[in-house]
Amino acid sequence: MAIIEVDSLVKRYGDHTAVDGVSFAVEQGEIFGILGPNGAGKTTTVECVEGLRTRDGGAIRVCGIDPQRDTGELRQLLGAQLQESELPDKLTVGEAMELYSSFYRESADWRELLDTLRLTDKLGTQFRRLSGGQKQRLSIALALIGNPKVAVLDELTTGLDPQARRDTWDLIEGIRDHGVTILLVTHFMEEAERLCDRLAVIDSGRLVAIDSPAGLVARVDDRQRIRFRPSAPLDHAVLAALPEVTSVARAGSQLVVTGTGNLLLAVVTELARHHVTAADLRVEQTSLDDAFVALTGRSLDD
Ligand SMILES: Nc1ncnc2c1ncn2[C@@H]1O[C@H](COP(=O)(O)OP(=O)(O)OP(=O)(O)O)[C@@H](O)[C@H]1O
Repeated sequence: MAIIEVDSLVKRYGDHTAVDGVSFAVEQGEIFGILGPNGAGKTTTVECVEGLRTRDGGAIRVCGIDPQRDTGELRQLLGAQLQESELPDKLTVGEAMELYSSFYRESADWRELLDTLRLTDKLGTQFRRLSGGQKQRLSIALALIGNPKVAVLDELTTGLDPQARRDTWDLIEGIRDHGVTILLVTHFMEEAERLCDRLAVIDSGRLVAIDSPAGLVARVDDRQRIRFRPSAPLDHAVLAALPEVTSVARAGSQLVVTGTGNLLLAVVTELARHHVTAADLRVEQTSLDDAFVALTGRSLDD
């Protein structure tokens, strides 16, 4: 059963159409990611789902509720991660939890939540004295305090170090295991690949594809990449002329050959014909990064 339904969503800021006809449905218990480069319209999309922005077209339902019409009811069902600036500096962790739990009919046991998020020893600490990772974990705790059916997490791990990022991913998986559906905005490939059951790839306000991370990769799977250091100088054109090869590029002392079919055999055979051997040869799998480039025509970092 779809718990979030977004149908042909349109949102404009003046002349600029930030979200242009985006549709997707999130099933109960899924971790559903929205992946795209800066300015793609990810935050605008989830803010419409959260009822924080008024859409200009299309329809949205969260547990059957129109976020624009029934904001009060939505608040009880949907937990949103706070922006850092939304908490007063001097509020302690315990005070924040107490205050936010009072907003909900059926709040979670916030002491247990702090325990899960490893914040119990910070109970009396003021918000301004928390580290980046602790602030992030507190914002997740506050998103979950109302026992939501759906949690919306925007740029969950931005600013965290790699270990804190991995810990947060474990935590999110644990939350999903408790039956919470998660809508996650990210521009980290690794996060999307590790955490999300399905992804909506958005670029310039438009939906490019929806699939599992593996499904997105499979769409471009026939592309392979081989890297090696040739033992002697070699004219690129020799390899580029092979029917299996789509491109040849130099990366330092290495050649990077992409192509399809039995690329490895074709390249190695051709090298042998020219009495060249391939040192440090590596065959690289297509990654979600590659799939993203193939689908959008650009890299997430552009
Ligand atoms: N309040 C606003 N007023 C005018 N334009 C806005 C506003 N909010 C966002 N935009 C523009 O709408 C587009 C989409 O922004 P949005 O924040 O939804 O993208 P995003 O994919 O979340 O990007 P990021 O990863 O950088 O947060 C951008 O071009 C942005 O500049």
